[in-house]
Amino acid sequence: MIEIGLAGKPNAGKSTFFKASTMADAEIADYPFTTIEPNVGVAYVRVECVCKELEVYPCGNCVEGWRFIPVKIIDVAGLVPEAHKGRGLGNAFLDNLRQADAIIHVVDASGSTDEEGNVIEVGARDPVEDVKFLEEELDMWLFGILKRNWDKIIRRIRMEKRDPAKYLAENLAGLGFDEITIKEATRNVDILNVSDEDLLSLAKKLRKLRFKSVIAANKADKAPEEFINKLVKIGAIPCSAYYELALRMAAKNGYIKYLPGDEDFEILKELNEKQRSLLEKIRNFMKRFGGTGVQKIINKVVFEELNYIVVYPVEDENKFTDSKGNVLPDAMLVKKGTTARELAYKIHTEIGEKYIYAVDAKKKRRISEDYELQHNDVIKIVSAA
Ligand SMILES: Nc1nc2c(ncn2[C@@H]2O[C@H](COP(=O)(O)OP(=O)(O)OP(=O)(O)O)[C@@H](O)[C@H]2O)c(=O)[nH]1
Repeated sequence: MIEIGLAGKPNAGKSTFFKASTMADAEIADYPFTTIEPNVGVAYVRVECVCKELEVYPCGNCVEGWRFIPVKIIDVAGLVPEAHKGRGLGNAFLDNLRQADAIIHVVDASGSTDEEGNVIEVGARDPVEDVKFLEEELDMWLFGILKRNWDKIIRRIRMEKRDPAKYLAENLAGLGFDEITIKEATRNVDILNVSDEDLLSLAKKLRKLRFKSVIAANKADKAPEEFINKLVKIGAIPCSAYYELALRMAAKNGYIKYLPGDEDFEILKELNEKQRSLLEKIRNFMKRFGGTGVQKIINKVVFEELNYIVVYPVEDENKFTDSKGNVLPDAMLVKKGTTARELAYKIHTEIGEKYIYAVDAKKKRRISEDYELQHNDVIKIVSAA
């Protein structure tokens, strides 16, 4: 499953974002509060289910035409300045990120927390500084790792006459680097002759390639417009994790009808004055930003930063079902560029090994094993398994 790390300084709203994004209604997930470990939970990307296009709506596996597909969310320990030197929970913070495919950087867009996370008055801290600060911490962390191991790595490359990029990739595999990334980052770098300055710039390149990230301009509900605009300019998405959490709780308790990612909600029950006034504020926020922003952020990470698409494996290419008659039983997230054969392996190693051919169920046509899957493809794999 895709793993997304939530990073940010203390008090930026990570825990609120985590709670909001992992709190799912019975309609969406099999069980509510899909928390795996205290800081690991399941959130969902939201996509239009292909069942409408195939005229088999409702398929029984989507909610009103929306598919919610699980991704893992890791609430990473709060980041404080100089985490790379082990300050605060620095090591835990950086270790948590090793396993993440991408990062959601939760920033306090209201500027009401200082660099250590202490509460200050709204607008007193420029949130763009926080964006730079996370990047710098990551750079220094990677730089530290490179620097500590560099001499040894160089000696080995020389002694064993190894391919430098390949050897480096093997050494950095624990941080999630692969050879392609290392090759790209070290293009035009003479690995055997680098200064500290070169190492730092290599660390920066590695960070950019390895840690795809989306900035969540959180607390947008009380943020000065100027800060929101500044953050949007550098690609951030305004959000209110607090409002999303309130909506999900209200929906769970039957007060409103709301699906994560909706741009509005419907009131179902009598509300008291306090509830009505909060929901009124939330509605105004949603009108202004097209929702609370939380779902948009998760979708952006998966589809724009990590370049995933959705495909639907089926066993019956005419009814779009599995062997038990379930219509479109699975929606799978796969990387753009995944081939039909690779999909077979992803479904099951044995299905991949004993692959015979694949069928595009929409066009009822055989496809070659190296056909690159497209978003919303419905695929039947025929295998001797
Ligand atoms: N107005 C507003 N407040 C928020 C929002 N998100 C979080 N908060 C508040 O900000 C404070 C900090 O939120 P947390 O979610 O605990 O922050 P955190 O980043 O997890 O903090 P640490 O656990 O210390 O790392 C709490 O009082 C939240 O209620 C938001 O979207 N809008």
